[in-house]
Amino acid sequence: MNVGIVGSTGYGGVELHRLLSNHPAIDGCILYSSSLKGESYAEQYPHLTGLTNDRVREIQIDEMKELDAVFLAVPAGISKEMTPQLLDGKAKVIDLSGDLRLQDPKEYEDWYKGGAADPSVLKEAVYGLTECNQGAIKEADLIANPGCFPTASLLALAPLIQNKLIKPDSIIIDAKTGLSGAGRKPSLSGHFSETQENLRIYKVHEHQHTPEIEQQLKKWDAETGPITFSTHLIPMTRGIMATVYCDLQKEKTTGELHEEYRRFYSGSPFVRIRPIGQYPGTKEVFGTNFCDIAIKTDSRTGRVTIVSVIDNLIKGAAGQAVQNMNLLFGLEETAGLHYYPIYP
Ligand SMILES: NC(=O)C1=CN([C@@H]2O[C@H](COP(=O)(O)OP(=O)(O)OC[C@H]3O[C@@H](n4cnc5c(N)ncnc54)[C@H](OP(=O)(O)O)[C@@H]3O)[C@@H](O)[C@H]2O)C=CC1
Ligand SMILES: CC(=O)N[C@@H](CCC(=O)OP(=O)(O)O)C(=O)O
Repeated sequence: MNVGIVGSTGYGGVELHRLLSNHPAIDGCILYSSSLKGESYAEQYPHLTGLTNDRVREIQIDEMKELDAVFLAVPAGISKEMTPQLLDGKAKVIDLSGDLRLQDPKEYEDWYKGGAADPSVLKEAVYGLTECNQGAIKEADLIANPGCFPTASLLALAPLIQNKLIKPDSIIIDAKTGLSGAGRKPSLSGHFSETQENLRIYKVHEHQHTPEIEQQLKKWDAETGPITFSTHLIPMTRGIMATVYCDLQKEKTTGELHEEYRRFYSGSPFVRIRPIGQYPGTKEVFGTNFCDIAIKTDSRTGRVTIVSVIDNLIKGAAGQAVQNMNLLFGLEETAGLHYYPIYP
């Protein structure tokens, strides 16, 4: 297969390049960039010195249309313009941005503060939460790859909400992220002096991933009420931890819910349900496509706490995009993603 990466010099793009270069089904991976042309990729990212395809190309829609797949690793606002042109051709499109995830254009306009994609494009976009939408992903031409926080949060909630085990208006998600979630472009809020030895909450009640999480939860249980969703910046490079709290419909033991999670994810090679009493840290999924989950009920409050960790750049972006590509092309779901974390 021959594939292309648009936005190849960003953090999502560089992880896609690294993963696709080690993928058994990929013959060629073309690196497109809006800011560089003809330059050496290794000058941008010396850690990838030696990878065969080293030259960055100018974006060429007509050429991209003839590839098998194109990954759009660009900021929100760009792919909604590029996708309709690409869909004319042969290539399947996997969009890593938030442009095509919200089915209701009004929701996009409210939360992303820009015009939504054309409704016909939105209609074609399949939400790529791989573990929970395999049938539709296999048939798709266009994938809206989920956001990083929605991936960690929805995988934590799916077994409970799909089995109606929790009160659907009681969900609180308290999430923490490393700085690479904000991309490569420098900003004041990502400055070393502002972030080191510091902990901040941001986008309080305004995070653009709120409607994305609610949209999926409502598909699973139409009764789902608005969620409370908080995001915090942690002075580390990679990783997301989503700690989720909700009220149980009926009393359940940790053992019962743990068994439910194990059953639910028994066919999912990248979701690891931790043994009872063991709670995952972000370092235990670093550089991998795993989502590690732990669960515990609290008989005092009638609530349950779920902890879910991912690497935002892998399972939260490039890794899940490759996992979706594998399904689109009938490949082994795990192809090119056989990584365990570096530890410590
Ligand atoms: N970082 C993360 O953890 C996650 C990111 N995402 C999403 O994935 C996408 C990429 O994120 P990330 O790689 O972190 O972001 P970066 O800011 O690191 O990279 C984005 C890249 O997009 C390209 N780009 C910027 N402006 C334009 C433009 N006007 N036209 C065409 N290309 C442009 C640039 O690459 P070039 O100069 O080569 O064109 C830039 O490096 C975003 O939509 C992001 O929200 C999703 C999940 C997690
Ligand atoms: C640390 C940080 O700023 N993280 C970003 C991650 C979101 C993201 O990647 O945006 P998409 O919706 O386009 O996927 C944020 O919280 O907005």
